[in-house]
Amino acid sequence: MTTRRKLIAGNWKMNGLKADGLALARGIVDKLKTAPAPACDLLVCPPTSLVALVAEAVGGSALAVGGQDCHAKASGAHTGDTAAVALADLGCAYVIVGHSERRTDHAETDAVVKAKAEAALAAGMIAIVCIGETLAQRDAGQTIEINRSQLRGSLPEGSNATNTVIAYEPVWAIGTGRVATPAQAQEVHAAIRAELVQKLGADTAGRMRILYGGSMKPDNAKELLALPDVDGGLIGGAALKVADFWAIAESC
Ligand SMILES: O=C(CO)COP(=O)(O)O
Repeated sequence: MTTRRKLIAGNWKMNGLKADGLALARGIVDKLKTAPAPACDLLVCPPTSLVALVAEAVGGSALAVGGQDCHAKASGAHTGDTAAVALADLGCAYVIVGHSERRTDHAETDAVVKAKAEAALAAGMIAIVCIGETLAQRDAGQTIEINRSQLRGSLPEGSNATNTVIAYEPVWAIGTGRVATPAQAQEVHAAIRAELVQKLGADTAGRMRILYGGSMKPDNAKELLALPDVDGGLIGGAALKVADFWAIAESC
């Protein structure tokens, strides 16, 4: 019997202007007020430009707000970057670090991701640490080793089941409509948990949440969320529609 409460997290990526962000946040808050509560925690991660607005709109509700990235340093000469403590100050409880789009677009290494996750923890937030293999790596039979090694390199010092969430996002499934099969997802999630046992011990590993991300939609969520080591979802495209996001939450 697992005691892990599932987390359904929307990663809005670089989408939306003020009106879109407000409508989406208010739409989810309305659902929380009017529909039976889903059996999971709910989180939205708007682009940095909308974090303050969304945090204000969800204030007092059960919908948490997170950032999509933070800098490893607490402050200083880093033009265009956002400090973890600044996100926390706006009302963020979580921050995503090491998303594959940042690893690719900004050449973020495991060491950078680890430092960012440590900054998130220092700011009192929960770090959502993303890992995942490319299609070429999967085809080469390297899936498990790549995920193990990214996890080892990216996990922050001081990590525990309360301050850290892992997100397994196979790069080939992100934004492609090509979702991992339940067997593929469970295999990697179980390997991630086994690696967490090595690093953090069985008790912490047994309580740490591991999310699946990559083309999770209302029509495939139930099957994925029922897997023994899948503790929620990190959702891109489907998180931009209230009805889809809510339907996924209801699948928990
Ligand atoms: O990258 C993702 C979430 O972080 C997944 O995106 P999609 O759900 O659009 O595939």
